Amino acid sequence: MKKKATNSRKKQKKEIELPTPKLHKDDDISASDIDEDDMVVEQHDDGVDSASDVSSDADQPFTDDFLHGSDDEDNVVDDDDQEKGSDSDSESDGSDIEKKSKAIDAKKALEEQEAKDEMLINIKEQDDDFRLLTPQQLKEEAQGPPDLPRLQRRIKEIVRVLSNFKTLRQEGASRKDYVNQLTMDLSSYYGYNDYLIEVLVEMFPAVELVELIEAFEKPRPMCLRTNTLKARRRDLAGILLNRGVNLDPLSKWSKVGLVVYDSQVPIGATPEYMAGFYMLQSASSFLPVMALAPQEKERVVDMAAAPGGKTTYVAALMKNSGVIFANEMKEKRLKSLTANLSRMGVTNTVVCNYDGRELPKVLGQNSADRVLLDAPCSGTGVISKDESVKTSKSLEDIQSCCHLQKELILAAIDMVDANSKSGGYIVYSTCSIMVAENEAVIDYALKKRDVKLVPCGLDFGRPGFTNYREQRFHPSLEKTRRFYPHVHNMDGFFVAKLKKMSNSRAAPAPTAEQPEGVDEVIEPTESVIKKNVEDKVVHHRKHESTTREKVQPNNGVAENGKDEKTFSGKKRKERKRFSRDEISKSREEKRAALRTAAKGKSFSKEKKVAKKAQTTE
Ligand SMILES: C[S@@+](CC[C@H](N)C(=O)[O-])C[C@H]1O[C@@H](n2cnc3c(N)ncnc32)[C@H](O)[C@@H]1O
Repeated sequence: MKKKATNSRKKQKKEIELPTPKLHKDDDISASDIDEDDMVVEQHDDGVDSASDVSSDADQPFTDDFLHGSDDEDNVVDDDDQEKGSDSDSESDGSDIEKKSKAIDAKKALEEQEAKDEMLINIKEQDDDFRLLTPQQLKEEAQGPPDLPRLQRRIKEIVRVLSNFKTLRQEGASRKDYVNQLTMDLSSYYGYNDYLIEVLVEMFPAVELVELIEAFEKPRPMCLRTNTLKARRRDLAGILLNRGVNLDPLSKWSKVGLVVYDSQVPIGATPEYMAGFYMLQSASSFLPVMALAPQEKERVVDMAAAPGGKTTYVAALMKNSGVIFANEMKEKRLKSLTANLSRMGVTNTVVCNYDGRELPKVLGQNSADRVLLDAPCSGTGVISKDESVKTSKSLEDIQSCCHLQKELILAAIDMVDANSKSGGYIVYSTCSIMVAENEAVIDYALKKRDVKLVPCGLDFGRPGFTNYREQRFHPSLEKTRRFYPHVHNMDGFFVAKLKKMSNSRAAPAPTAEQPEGVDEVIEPTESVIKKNVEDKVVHHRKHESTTREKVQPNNGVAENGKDEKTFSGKKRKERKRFSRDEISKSREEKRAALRTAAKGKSFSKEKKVAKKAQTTE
């Protein structure tokens, strides 16, 4: 019988009789066992048996609170359902969970509204006669150290004016004057380089931009994903609650996620962590795997896998059946990948160490049911985790990222079998918010291969851009999803799901000219050094890769894998583009030259004939 979902967490602690995992006496695990970067733990296989005890303990009497309910992976939306735009995930939520979520949402909305109202009152109370600085004042200001409270006030004032420009504008000042001042102030106050702040200013309206930048200043909630190969969420939640971890279900869209508010124990060093009951994982990184919706017994490729957050989720959804090829180009990162696979009890995965662009040659074209490309990117969506992105990214960085991403996505498509009975899908994701790394890459793939965009099966997230400044993307780009910290309280993220329509490598119908800014790339098979790579697949073991070194001159690869400038350092000769006029002029010249040549020929022919005639005579 179901109880009401109003039990407090404290009450749950009392009521829940929780199984504790059996731990080996050597399982005196300390935080020092953990590789902090990837939350990797050296393998503690002892935990595996005890874990299966917990997961098989189906009859344990738990209270019927928000943690109750099936942890079955029915959150995975069937591809057919996705095509119809249905949402089996949210439909299958219990009504008690839904009520609670709604109440939380309503409370949150109320608090947000109150905060907004308060901000508006504060702004209104400020001087209504805000005036932009004169060039002289700006010069003087630039000579002193930055006056942060003043900058903050001015940012608020400019945002206020821009939100009601007609009424509040200063006479003679244009919108551009305000935007320019705002750009400068945001850059000084929050410490962004000119390039990045200008891109952000172009992407978002002023009010939203400030919300986004403010959200980047705060950490996102810590989340964990229950490893359903070993545990059930409600069991895990109970154990952790008893250890003094204050947590809640992540959200209605996930049946395996938990959000951690605070903890009396290091959450990456609990016995349950060591035993592989869960993965510490940002909420956003659940999404591409949910979109991929891998099915049991399939053949799946994870092209850029380390440290394995998504691979281990894929394996759990596949219930360790079928096969996953988990590829990682950076040899150093293989350690974290294999350690996580072992800790989480993943047994259906082959680890490989290639440049992802080589994979179609290694694993075979049209050989996979699904491919996940969680692409190396600029990391502009995860500024709250890595502040250095604010100052380290340049136009060149973004260009090199998107160049590599375009090569990788074609390789991803080439590996998928369009005739797969259960699949035929490619999911592309990045933790970047740049259009060049997201919509432009997908638009490029749509032009180069016979693929179409399908819904991601996620019932939230903003639609991707179909128009961005002068760029026009395929209208179906609205099926892609963007996630933002200020809107969704998760890292900035992008997810797209493609269905391969045929195994032909040709593009479908010829489309309009490549939009500006979308550069041509040589396709993977041509751009990647051809080499005998057959013997390079490894199963959970370290190994040498010579090919990669030759392919990757690599200018400053970041350890975190977010800013990999990995495509060949050799600059390809850029093809000069000619205007229509130039082309027709050159054609005209060619024709004229041919005519002259033809005339000359016939003239000399005539001469020859005449000469011959003379001789004959
Ligand atoms: C965003 S991270 C992947 C995170 C991973 N999917 C997870 O969920 O744990 C991108 C990864 O791509 C790897 N990488 C960079 N260039 C690559 C390439 N050309 N081929 C394959 N992997 C590459 C990086 O080393 C990095 O580990």
